[in-house]
Amino acid sequence: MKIRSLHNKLKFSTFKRDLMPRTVDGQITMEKTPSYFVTTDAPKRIHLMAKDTKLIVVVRNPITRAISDYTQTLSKKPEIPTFEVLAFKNRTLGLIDASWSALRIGIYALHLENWLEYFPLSQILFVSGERLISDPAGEMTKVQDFLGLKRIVADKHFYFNKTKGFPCLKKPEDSSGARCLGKSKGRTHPKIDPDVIQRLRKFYRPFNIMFYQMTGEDFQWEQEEQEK
Ligand SMILES: Nc1ncnc2c1ncn2[C@@H]1O[C@H](COP(=O)(O)OS(=O)(=O)O)[C@@H](OP(=O)(O)O)[C@H]1O
Repeated sequence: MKIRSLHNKLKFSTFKRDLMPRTVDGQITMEKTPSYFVTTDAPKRIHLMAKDTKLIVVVRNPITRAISDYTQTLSKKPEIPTFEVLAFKNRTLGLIDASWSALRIGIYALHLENWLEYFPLSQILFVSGERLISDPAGEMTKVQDFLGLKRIVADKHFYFNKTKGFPCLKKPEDSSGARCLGKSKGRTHPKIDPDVIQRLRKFYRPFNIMFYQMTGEDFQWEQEEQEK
């Protein structure tokens, strides 16, 4: 089975089947655009294009996700305000700014509701971002099963790279080196005020619980004592 990949190549306004690469029997075309999950029109349009599309969403603790998102923006625009400033509409009152995209994206239940109007849950796989780091092969098994692929990627293909602090792919027999994700993945996050983390835990808790109920899976974000 060959997988043809199309990485963020389609402008959403022109999302059409004829812009996808041609596949023959035994091939799957994949398209990766994280923002589709939070784009209001995406489910409707993708459903119109191909209602049997399988959807894979990697979700991680929304607080860590927000800090990761902020870290990425900070690397491009070092002059932006602190995370703590951006997170609140009114910090004295503890009023979270849910319209800040770094926080809004993590309200997974809200976005999923929109997708479930068009796609059954059986067509959506939620991959745990935490387990993708602690047990990449385990998560890849779920992905392969979900896509109806033979289980090829397994434990033996990964090793933990101490320098990177993340799992990487071992050197394939026909290639020159091991393969870690690039420098922009796995950045060190700034230390965030613990009170702000606490406030965010309270903010996300009901949405996380709603998300567990909708997906039938407990991602254990309530149990995590500390954010990275
Ligand atoms: N194996 C491996 N190596 C490196 N990084 C890993 C890996 N597995 C998961 N992650 C986590 O992926 C996070 C970056 O992915 P993104 O979703 O931000 O990527 S993207 O920009 O949307 O394409 C990145 O987030 P940050 O730690 O905030 O950089 C990582 O935590």
